Amino acid sequence: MGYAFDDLKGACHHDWRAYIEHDFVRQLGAGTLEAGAFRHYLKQDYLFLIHFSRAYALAAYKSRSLTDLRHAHAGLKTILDVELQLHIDFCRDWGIDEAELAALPEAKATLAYTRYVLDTGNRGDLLDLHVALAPCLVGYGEIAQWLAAQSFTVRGEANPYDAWIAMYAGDDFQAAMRDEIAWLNGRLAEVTPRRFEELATVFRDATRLEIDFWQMGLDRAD
Ligand SMILES: Cc1ncc(C[n+]2csc(CCO)c2C)c(N)n1
Repeated sequence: MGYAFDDLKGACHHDWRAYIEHDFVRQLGAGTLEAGAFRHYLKQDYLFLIHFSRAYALAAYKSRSLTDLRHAHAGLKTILDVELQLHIDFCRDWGIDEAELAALPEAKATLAYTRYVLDTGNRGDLLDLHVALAPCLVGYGEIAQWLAAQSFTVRGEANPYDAWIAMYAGDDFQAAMRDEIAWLNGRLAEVTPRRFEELATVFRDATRLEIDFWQMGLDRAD
């Protein structure tokens, strides 16, 4: 007994690296990603974020303490006020208006990932739900750190995706990531080996669905 967040990553090390170091991420960092691939990703991510907002609302519903309720509320607020706003601004700059976004059909990778998280939260408890959400929150924070350490990464105006990197590398986002890891460490310290195995499966599946989401962007798959 006595697990921590790093044990979840360790239990699916290969998938975790494939997610963090995906070609989509590398090309985005280098600024060489084709605009059409980013546009496709961004539009699907708009739909993704709407369902993820619902998942944070579910986390609020499943909360037993005021602390957990505030935690869920903060996550929901960040998505609505920061991330979704960046998507809407990016899309407007690229000639995609909000009406077009709202009418967009969901790609299979978007459907699979978002509904997986919602189903995991519905059938399980708050810890299951947070573990299903963790690859998203912690992964994007780690991707920003990883990109910062790569020699191929281009920052500033020379990279059309700089605003994306800046958001996830920013202090607010990095602090939210650390809070989430601290919350998970607190809960994971108390789980049995059997329960840990269940949670490791949830974490690995959500990580695999993140890999598929990057690939969907690269392939412009629907
Ligand atoms: C496919 C995909 N995965 C993760 C994120 C990042 N993200 C989505 S919600 C959230 C938590 C609250 O901000 C974070 C970090 C994304 N945008 N798209």
